[in-house]
Amino acid sequence: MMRVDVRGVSVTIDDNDILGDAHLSVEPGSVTGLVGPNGSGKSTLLRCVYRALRPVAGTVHIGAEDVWRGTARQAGRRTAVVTQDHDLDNDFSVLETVAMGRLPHKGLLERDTGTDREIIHTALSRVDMNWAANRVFARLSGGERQRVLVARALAQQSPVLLLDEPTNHLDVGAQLDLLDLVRELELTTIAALHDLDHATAYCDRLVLLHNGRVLTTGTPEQVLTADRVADVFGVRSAIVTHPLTGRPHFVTAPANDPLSRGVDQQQP
Ligand SMILES: Nc1ncnc2c1ncn2[C@@H]1O[C@H](COP(=O)(O)OP(=O)(O)OP(=O)(O)O)[C@@H](O)[C@H]1O
Repeated sequence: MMRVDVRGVSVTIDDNDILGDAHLSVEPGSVTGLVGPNGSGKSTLLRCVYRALRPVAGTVHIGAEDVWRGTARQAGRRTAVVTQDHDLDNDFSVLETVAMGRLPHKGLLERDTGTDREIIHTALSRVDMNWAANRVFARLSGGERQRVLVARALAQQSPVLLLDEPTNHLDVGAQLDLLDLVRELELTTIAALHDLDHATAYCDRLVLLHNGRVLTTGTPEQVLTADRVADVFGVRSAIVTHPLTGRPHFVTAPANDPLSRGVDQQQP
């Protein structure tokens, strides 16, 4: 298990300050959610961690290693990534797509071993996609592709898992299955999430980004206070106890709700 430390990371593209002085520490084996409105810098911060974007200032450490001092291949052994950019301009099979997760562990042109094949099939089973092993990846549905990319990340067997909107395209059952799986893996995980209820229910800690800045970091209850959510997202919200599980959940309320029982107006 490895910790992730982002210290003072800034990103500037074409003279625009997209991310400013971001700090983030993720304890080994814990799940941190990046939340914030569209364009607040969640994907940009993740890209700095998975070495797709070089910050103009600051450092990213995975374990003791500075990711920008090592090679991309070394970074690939430490971090597995699931992003939204599905490369559909090829006819790789699902099996071949997941096999790419093994590449950071292998030499050039080294063939898959029996162990590799076992890891690949186990990864596909964990997302219920073994049935599609010989299908063409680009012709699957959006949700099926998303699950295959999670399998590819699992096959990589990296201690750190980075997820950019992992539940996008998934139906409600598949969303919860995926988030349950992420918790079960006990990897050091950073996930950009739009769904603030998922963020509340599944993350140990949240990082709230706004206009390229880390506004606050803490437990979901500490970060998603009703006032802060109103300021940043412009919506009314509350964290409530789920009647079935007793666990905290995030709910929104319409600004003008004709059916409202007016409970909130009675509160001081
Ligand atoms: N290559 C780029 N060139 C110019 N601007 C960029 C580039 N990449 C990102 N940006 C800008 O940086 C800002 C942050 O983008 P980013 O994708 O990190 O936001 P996000 O929080 O992930 O948004 P979303 O919730 O919409 O996915 C946005 O205003 C975006 O337009």
